[in-house]
Amino acid sequence: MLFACTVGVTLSQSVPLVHSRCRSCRVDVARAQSFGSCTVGVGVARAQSVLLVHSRCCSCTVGVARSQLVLVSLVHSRLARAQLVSVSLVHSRCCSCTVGFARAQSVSLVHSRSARAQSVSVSLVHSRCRPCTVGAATANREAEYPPPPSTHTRLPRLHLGRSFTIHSFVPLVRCARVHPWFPRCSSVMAEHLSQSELDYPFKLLEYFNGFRVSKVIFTACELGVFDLLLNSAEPLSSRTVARELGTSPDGMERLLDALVGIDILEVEVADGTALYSSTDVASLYLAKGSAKSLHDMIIYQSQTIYPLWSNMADAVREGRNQNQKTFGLPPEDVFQAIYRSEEEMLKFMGLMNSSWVLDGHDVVTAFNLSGFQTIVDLGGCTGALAREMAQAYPSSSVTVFDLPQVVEAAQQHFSQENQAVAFHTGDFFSGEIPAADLYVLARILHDWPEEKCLKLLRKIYNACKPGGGVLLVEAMLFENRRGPIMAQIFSLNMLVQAEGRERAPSEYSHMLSKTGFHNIQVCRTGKSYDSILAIR
Ligand SMILES: C[S@@+](CC[C@H](N)C(=O)[O-])C[C@H]1O[C@@H](n2cnc3c(N)ncnc32)[C@H](O)[C@@H]1O
Repeated sequence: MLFACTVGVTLSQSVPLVHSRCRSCRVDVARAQSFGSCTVGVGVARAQSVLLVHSRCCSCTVGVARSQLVLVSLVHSRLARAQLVSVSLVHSRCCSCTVGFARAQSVSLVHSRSARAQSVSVSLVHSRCRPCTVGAATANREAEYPPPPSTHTRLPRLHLGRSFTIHSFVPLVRCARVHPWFPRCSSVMAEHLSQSELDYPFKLLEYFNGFRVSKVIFTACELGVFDLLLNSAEPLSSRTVARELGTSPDGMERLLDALVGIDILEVEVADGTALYSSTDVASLYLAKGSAKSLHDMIIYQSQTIYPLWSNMADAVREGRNQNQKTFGLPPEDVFQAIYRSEEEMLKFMGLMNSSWVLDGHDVVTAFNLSGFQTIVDLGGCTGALAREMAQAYPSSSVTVFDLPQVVEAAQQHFSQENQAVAFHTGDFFSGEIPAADLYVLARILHDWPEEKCLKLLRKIYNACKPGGGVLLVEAMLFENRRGPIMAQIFSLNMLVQAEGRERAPSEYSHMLSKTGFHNIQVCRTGKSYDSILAIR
């Protein structure tokens, strides 16, 4: 059954063709291709979208890949949209599906330029498809390797389509012998990638250019391209966009074309003029006014993280942050550097705020926290996560604890009507912390070296009543540190900007046990951030 599933091989043969055209064509050309080919099976239509996804897919989680599918599908044809949306749904329900095989193939195309890569993703989908008829591959895997971390079995809802990046590139044949949760996957993946790259280093070139792709999006955000297009009743020419935003027509045309190239915008040609419009994904995440806007995150990445990362080689060489070199501020006081001006503090707070648009609900509902009546979010910044808490647990009282200037700015710039959270000022290292049943530390421990983490956890332990707890929310590395790529990259960010690092669940468990906490449970959400709950 599994090999029947590699009917994808057939599809893959058309992929490179679609791909090579698609990279240099406009969307309407691509669309025609997809309509033309999709009678053979939806594969080609998908492939086309997939290819665009592919460039970013190699290092992302499957979840991201799925979103990208949807994104791409919106850029492409109506037909593709339906197919792709259904693919992503099927993919997430694959644990119990049978028809899912066929659809899984299209998921595989996300990663693929070759038959081998297609199989890879098919195996990815089925690697956790225990009840389905994948047969030997799954059985072998289970027989040969230890079960996944206990959290995976303890929290079955996390099985569903929430998987990690590494094994998505493991060839099917090898996958039958390799457990997707375990280390050797990445070496198998590396081997596979390097072999396929010998023909032509597509992936390497994409990686090299990754920063330019980021900068295309950053620039469009900074200039207000997405807001303009969202608010326009009709698609706009590059000349109109340039005039409205006060840029050069030539520069704007190149920028808009690049955004089309990465599927962030759509283009159609009318009377020989290219007219640009926003995709749904751009409108949802990149426009400033959207409820799910990541605009503030992008601005911070562009204006603060980007310059810091240009000193990454020194950070790696010296093993410490580059606040001195980048901003002329001492490396010892991380938050003095981050809050070096009111403007910078607000930008940082904007970044913090927008992350929880994506992950907030998942991390606060990773465990049932309704038994904790009083919750204090230590270093809770704007209160974005605290608001998610208050929404999920309406009978609990939720308080944000943070430095005085942060609380003041949070109340002034980030408060909401019917504010359901209270604020409390203080310093969690040098001062008292308020009494609570549950303490939240979201993206706090990753800022600090172990001794400071232990100091803070001890303080929490002492303030906490027996039966109370602490919830850690962090981007957690795999135990072998071979992924997820997002956590690996965040860890580099902690190196260049802070004093801490991203850690694996066992490192957090170790610190929690050392300070006296027990009953430690880990929940991987499959998105960027995960949760750990420990009880006093
Ligand atoms: C990386 S941010 C995380 C913010 C928030 N928890 C979130 O995940 O969005 C770290 C937070 O810790 C706060 N912080 C840093 N040092 C602190 C201290 N000594 N006492 C209280 N809060 C502190 C910062 O102001 C900031 O809001």
